[in-house]
Amino acid sequence: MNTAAPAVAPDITTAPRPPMVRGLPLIGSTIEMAASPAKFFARCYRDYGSAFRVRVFGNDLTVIAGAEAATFMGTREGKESLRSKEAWEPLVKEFGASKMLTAVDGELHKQMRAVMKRGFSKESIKGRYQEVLDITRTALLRDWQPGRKVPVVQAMQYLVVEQLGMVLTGQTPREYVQDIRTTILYILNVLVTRQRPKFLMKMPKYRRAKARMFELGHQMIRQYEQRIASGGATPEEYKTLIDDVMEAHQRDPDLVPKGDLVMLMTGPYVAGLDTVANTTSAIVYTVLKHPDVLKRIHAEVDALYAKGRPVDEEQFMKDLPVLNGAIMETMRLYPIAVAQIRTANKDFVFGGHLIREGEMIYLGTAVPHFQNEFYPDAGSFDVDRYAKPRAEHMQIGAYSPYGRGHHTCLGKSLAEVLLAMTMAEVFHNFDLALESPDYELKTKTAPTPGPAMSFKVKVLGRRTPSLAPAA
Ligand code: HEM
Repeated sequence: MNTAAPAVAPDITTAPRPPMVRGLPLIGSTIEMAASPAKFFARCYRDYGSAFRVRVFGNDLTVIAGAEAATFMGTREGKESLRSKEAWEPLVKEFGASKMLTAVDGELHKQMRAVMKRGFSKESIKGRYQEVLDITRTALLRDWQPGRKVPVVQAMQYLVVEQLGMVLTGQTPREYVQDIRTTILYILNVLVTRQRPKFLMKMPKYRRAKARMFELGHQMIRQYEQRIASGGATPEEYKTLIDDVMEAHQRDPDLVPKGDLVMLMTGPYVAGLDTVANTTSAIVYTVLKHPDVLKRIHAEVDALYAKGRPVDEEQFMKDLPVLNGAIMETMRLYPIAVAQIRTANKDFVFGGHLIREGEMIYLGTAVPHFQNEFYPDAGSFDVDRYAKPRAEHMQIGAYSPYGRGHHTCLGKSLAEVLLAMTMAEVFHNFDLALESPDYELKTKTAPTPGPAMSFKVKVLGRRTPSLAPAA
């Protein structure tokens, strides 16, 4: 088993700056990074060690990477050395808010996380499990019709918006789906991952979509206020993120001011749309590409559904080990969050190199996903890596699809349920095929890494007539 050595050396006066990765004149490493940021960082780690600098899109980026970086994020030294504010500030400003969860650290972050914890967790699905399953089935029936070629990422994006709407608010914002998709595309491209120029934020298409997303946020607030005014307080077990945020606003308007409410109401779509849609789309590819795995998943999901409609969300987690292994393996090989972005809070030494106060740092926590030291034959798709006794992902710093440290994904438990439920429904109900058996997945990096929008699968037919929402 591989263990990460502590990477922080004490001396900030003598440590050299991280080496610059050799690239092409003028454009540096832009092309290699754009092709696959995850593999590029893994290659740089192999060649240069755990701290290096790269020139991309005309900027010099500092990267600290590997299992050392992943563990560093969870240490006290890591907490003191890194802050999140600058990475997310443009987004906070765009929403006219004072702060957001991802952009704050320390005590304030703890308090905000406590407010949103339940609404973002799988607890939030408990009271609404049957509705979420019905929404999933209705969307699949609509978008995955036999004989059609389905644009997978787009179909998954529509599905995820509807699922998140139900989980978070108790209803689906169907007429706003396109606006949410457009707003998030621009926000992620320009303000979060900064891969596109700022002038795009002035485009009428974006301004219109953003206005509609704000309309949705205000509508959520109004509906909550009307419900409370008419004595319709939500019973404790059915409370959503909206209830928790609005109650916190009334209790402590300094922590949750009025001006932040729209961002807090619509933020889950920013956090959940691309992450879940890209991941489910990648799973469709990896599983169809491995017919032996597909066969095992069919056996497993068919056995589960033979017992009747799954009665709760836990069955998708506990009774489907091969499917869940395929999900984890896909998230290893196609991580949506290749790196987390932070600012150095002070000078510190990492991997023997000096990181300067105020510089922006990319933490390449997905690098170990591609290392043979952690995952023997790391390039192969092996869904049995995660079961005991192998449990390769349990090695220190080895597996970070949901990030690391105190900002680690707050929606993780909810995402795990949505991923397993969605993929069980897809594989149980449809006979699918790649465009050709030798098809190789084309990927995109903007706005976030994942399968390209052009990825399509053929729906050969239905495997079962059971895909009908409950009467
Ligand atoms: C495949 C699914 C998902 C993946 C891979 C994923 C990944 C991540 C990662 C890597 C981070 C850390 C970002 C950082 O440190 O800068 C994060 C944070 C977060 N995620 Fe997720 N996420 C997923 C789904 C979701 C969903 C469905 C939601 C809720 C609707 C959600 C809510 C959040 C929130 C609120 C944070 C911020 C936590 C904080 O700053 O304290 N995520 N996610």
